[in-house]
Amino acid sequence: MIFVAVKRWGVPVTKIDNKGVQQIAETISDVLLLDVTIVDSDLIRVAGTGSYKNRIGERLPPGSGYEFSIKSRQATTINKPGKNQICYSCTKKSECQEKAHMLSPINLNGQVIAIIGITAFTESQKQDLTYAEEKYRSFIKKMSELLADSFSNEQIILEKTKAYAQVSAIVNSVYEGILAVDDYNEVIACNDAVRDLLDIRGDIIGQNVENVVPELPFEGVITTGTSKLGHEQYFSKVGIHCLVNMKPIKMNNKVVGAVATVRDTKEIEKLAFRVSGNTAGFSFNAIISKNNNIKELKEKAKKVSQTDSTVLIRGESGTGKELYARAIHSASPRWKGPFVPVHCGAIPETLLESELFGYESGAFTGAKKGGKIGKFELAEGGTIFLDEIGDMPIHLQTKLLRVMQDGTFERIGSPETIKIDVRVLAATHQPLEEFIEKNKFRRDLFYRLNVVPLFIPALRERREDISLLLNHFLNKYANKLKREQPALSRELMSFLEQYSWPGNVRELENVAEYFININEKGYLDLGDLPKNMKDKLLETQDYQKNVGDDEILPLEELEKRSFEKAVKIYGISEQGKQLMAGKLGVSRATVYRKLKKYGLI
Ligand SMILES: Nc1ncnc2c1ncn2[C@@H]1O[C@H](COP(=O)(O)OP(=O)(O)OP(=O)(O)O)[C@@H](O)[C@H]1O
Repeated sequence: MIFVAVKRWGVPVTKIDNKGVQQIAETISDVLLLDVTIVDSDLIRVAGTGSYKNRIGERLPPGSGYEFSIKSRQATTINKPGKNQICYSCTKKSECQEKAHMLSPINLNGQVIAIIGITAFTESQKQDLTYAEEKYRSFIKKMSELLADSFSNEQIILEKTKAYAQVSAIVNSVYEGILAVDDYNEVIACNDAVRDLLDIRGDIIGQNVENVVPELPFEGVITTGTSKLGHEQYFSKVGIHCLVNMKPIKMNNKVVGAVATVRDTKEIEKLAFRVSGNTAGFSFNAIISKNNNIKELKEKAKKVSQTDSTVLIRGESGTGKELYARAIHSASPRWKGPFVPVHCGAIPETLLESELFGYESGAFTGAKKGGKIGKFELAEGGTIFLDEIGDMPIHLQTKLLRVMQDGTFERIGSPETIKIDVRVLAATHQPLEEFIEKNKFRRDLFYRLNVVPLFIPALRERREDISLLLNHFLNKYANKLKREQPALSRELMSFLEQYSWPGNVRELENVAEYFININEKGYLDLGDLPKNMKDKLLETQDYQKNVGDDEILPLEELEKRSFEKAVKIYGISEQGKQLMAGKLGVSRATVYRKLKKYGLI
């Protein structure tokens, strides 16, 4: 190589490669029988013959004839160097031994990149030079041009090599598999990712793609010149499904090849899961309550969120178990990772294992070619929330216990052990302790899950939250549905506060949404209750009597009414009085006294 291109302060300059240039200098010297010096544009001697050979690497003095030639870009003959006008500002002019120089610039792309100089050291050499000046000049000019040409060719090759190296580095740094072919379907590029993904071995550059990766359907892309995007392709050698995008490579509107990007669909699934909002999305602030037990529970959950311990959240359906799980994940150091909820009870037993752990191609009849990634793998780096854990079949409990103990499992149909980093949160409304006695739940798994138990009380056990939550949800749905928030009558509010809320907060939320939907007059009363609740209201016949402060009776009056009813039911025989005493929780003597007091005997 004769030169190398380097960048100085970001500007490309041509640097002479000494070895190749020295050979040329010696050839010129052999032909002309004169000493030769070649200096680069920085005035550094990069080649030299005769006495100059030992001085390669020296910088020529500023103001010398060589500098003049570089600046003027002209061929120059200098007689009597040192004394010549050109050498006027040369710092070493007094030491000059030479009799004459003939200098010729080497121009490349309008830039002087070097100077070839031939030197006469003796008077006879000087005479020869002067005598045949034109011939010498023409010779070294030709040599300069030859050198410039060869520099130029090498520069093109070098630039191509450099560009190729840059493109290869870029292509290999990409996570996606990339494979390109020319218009003869021969492979022209193939990165490391595609090699790993499709298990391509050896050098395949120049080979017909159909012989190496027959499943890549380049044909249509090359013949039609149109892209094929989002194509799902099964690669039998490695047994995986990939998403393939193919684009034609065009030059002057002619298709000269095609490039394909290839990605494992399982990886895309993981990525999509991560970026499509599969974060928990709720913080502890979303848990609304003024109940002291709930406040303590939230504090406990906040503390446990900072660790990786397993939490078993217990409570009736709709109490907010998933909400707590999401808040724990959001407050945990794993918050950037995915939150993957799995409703064990909602997935048929036969599918639950593949849903949780995934499967390999051909693992069972009906298994998707290429297999499927399980929820545990999707939760990598994050949290899996196993809701209704009590519904998990016993054989899966064993597999789950292993994942929880050492973080390993195998996909169905695969011998390969997968290691994962996932935090497990579980929830149930079922009596797991009873399940253990009935051998429906593994005791060891229960202890493993129950490291930190959180019990969420039912809504009826914290009635002070009813009006707070109702208000919150009325407001939420009024905003969401862009409707007015209605006022609720005292009777309606009173009923709602006494209602048993079997569906807990979820039921209350649904009722609030219902109210916003049906509200027309800006005011809701008992008659506006949803049907199931209205039925409940009618069932409790005495209900109406118990509402309204005008209906609150003095205790004495209540007592009198109780005795009147009891007399109607049991009569006033001795046996009747006996039963009455048991029912009213008083002695027989008291029964006798009260009956007399109220004039009932
Ligand atoms: N304290 C609370 N504050 C605000 N919203 C709540 C509260 N508790 C529950 N919710 C809301 O109630 C609804 C039901 O909660 P969630 O789904 O977490 O209950 P769950 O106990 O997991 O139910 P299931 O056992 O049926 O799966 C959700 O919309 C949730 O946001």
